[in-house]
Amino acid sequence: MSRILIVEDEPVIRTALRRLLERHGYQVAEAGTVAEAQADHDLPAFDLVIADLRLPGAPGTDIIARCEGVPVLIMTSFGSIQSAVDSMKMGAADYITKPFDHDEMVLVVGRILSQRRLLRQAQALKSDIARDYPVSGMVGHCAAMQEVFARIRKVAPTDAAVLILGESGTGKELVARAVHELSARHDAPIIAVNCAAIPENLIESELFGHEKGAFTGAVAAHRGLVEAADGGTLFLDEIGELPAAAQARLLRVLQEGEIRRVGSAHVRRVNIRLIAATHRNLQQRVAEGLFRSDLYFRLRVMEIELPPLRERGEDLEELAQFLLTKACRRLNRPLMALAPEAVALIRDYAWPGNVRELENALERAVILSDGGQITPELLAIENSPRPALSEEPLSLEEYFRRFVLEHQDALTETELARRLGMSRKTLWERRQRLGIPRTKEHT
Ligand SMILES: Nc1ncnc2c1ncn2[C@@H]1O[C@H](COP(=O)(O)OP(=O)(O)OP(=O)(O)O)[C@@H](O)[C@H]1O
Repeated sequence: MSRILIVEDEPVIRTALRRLLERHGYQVAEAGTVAEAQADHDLPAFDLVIADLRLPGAPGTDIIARCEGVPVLIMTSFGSIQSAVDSMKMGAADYITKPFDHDEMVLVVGRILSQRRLLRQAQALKSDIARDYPVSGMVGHCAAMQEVFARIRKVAPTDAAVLILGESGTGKELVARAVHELSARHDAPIIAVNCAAIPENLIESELFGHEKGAFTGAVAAHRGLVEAADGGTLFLDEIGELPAAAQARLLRVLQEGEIRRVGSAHVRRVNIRLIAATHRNLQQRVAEGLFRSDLYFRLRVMEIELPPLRERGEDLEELAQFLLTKACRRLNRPLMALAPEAVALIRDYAWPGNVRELENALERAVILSDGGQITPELLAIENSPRPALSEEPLSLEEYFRRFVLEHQDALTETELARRLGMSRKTLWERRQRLGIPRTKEHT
């Protein structure tokens, strides 16, 4: 619902205008002067400000500079063309002469608000393009990816919170953007925030905003990213990293639709859809007391789990070809093909960094390539499968244990030793020391 502030000193006109706008579904606030508007309201939080030009104290146009881009509609007195022109020069979105016709006012307000929506959309689109996210370009035919697509389609039209799970680089942000694109909110912005990338002491004010003087260095009030996503979608990547205080504020946003800036006693209403993602086991973080269980239960209503790349079977080759074409286009190189040995290598490798790692390997190969083919050497990946990386870096022993347990049924002992870069004797000795006996006899 769009929020409009009326700044008008004549109570009769103010009330009439308020009723008119409320009848058309707008949420309306009032002030009698520019000073009052500034003291009592958070101007950038409105979608439109309608101000009378002639007010006690400062003129209505003085509010334009304080609105941080929120459009201002100026009401001028009948016949005063010069003041209308001056208002436009000062940055007003439009002007309307008093006494105004009700239909005309509703029309002008509707037009300014739809222009604002378009502008926000364009800004969101611009940042999308900058990040190069092909929202609808998701490759995936395997059963697990088909299940992912089915869930995206099912959950998108609802307003339910979504939790996306998957190893790093599996496409979690891409899924979040697809959910937003297929939702009723698609013409409002999606604001993507990586919780792990913001220092812990800044995250609350980045997300929820702060008031002037809320902490040292807070020289001006600041609107947080949650408010910026109002009407649209907030995508919190790596939500498992959110500190406890921010978790509590976020819960309030989800439960009550309310937000309180850091250092403020004032509560604002916000309407966001939350999509969260993590590569961590959130349930375990709840058990460890690091993540609030009530927030976890709200988030997990709808889960979408992305399979790691090594479990996507035939998709791997198609995805590699798709990403190769994308890299060639981006780098302005003629289209290239994958040599059969490169395809075999890609299939054999465990891709701990998933799609992003594959994308990077292909991009590097395109840059290095002189011909029209990507050979295994250009991919510069080890041609032995590896266990996936876990959250913590693996110790050598743990690496060894996982590798053996994962591959011992498929490989002979000789092959296993060769891939681990050791002799059969060393493999046997290490098995004994770590207590990983052989499951069956291999030659
Ligand atoms: N199914 C897919 N089809 C095509 N491209 C994909 C697919 N999945 C991921 N990608 C590409 O892989 C890259 C990584 O995807 P994305 O950033 O969505 O992963 P992520 O899981 O959010 O990563 P992280 O956990 O590191 O935040 C992006 O460039 C994305 O376009």
